[in-house]
Amino acid sequence: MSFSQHLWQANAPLYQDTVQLPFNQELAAGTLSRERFCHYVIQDAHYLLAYGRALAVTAAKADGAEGMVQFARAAQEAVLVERSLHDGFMSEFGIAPAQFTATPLTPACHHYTSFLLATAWAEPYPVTLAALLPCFWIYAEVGREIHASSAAGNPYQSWVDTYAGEEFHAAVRAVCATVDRLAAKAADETRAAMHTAYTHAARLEWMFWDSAYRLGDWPV
Ligand SMILES: Cc1ncc(CN)c(N)n1
Repeated sequence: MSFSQHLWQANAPLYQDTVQLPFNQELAAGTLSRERFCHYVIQDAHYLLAYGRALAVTAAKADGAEGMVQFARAAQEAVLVERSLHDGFMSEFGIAPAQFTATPLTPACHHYTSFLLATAWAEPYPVTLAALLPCFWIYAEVGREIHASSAAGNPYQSWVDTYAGEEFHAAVRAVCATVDRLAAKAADETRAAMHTAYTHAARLEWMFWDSAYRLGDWPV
């Protein structure tokens, strides 16, 4: 089994919990409230900026030209493609740019983006990539599962189609291949740190959706 498959297997129960979250179940059924989806879209638009920056730092850390291009492109996709999906929902649901800018990051979004940025700046390339892998992989798998059960006329279908789409899945396979290549030549200590980073990010994925469903905010 490849290193990335080991990462997936070690976190499989957490993935199952993630798919079963009310946010994702209702997203699939098309019954998720507009309020919850808008809350998510605003937070995710904040998230994507930090994620794009973390990918750009990762590109700068790459051990060769191929990785540099791979993650510089991924940064561009996060900012241009995924953010434009969100921009579409924002204009459809009447979220003005000023409302987006004025909405602060929730604790869940703040925690996740801070973790990714701190990891990208401070940790070695393989560990940084392991922290970023759930952002790709969990979304792709959730997208495919939701796509298989998505209700006809689902108002969130373009979200589902983006993450279930072949282009997104091809990016996941490419990141897994890079992770596997790096893990093959990494010391045991680095591989252990990769597992820890992956699990931490996978937990934060769960928290991000859970927070959106609960309309999470700062307690004080
Ligand atoms: C929180 C989160 N994680 C991952 C993705 C997919 N890039 C996303 N849009 N938002």
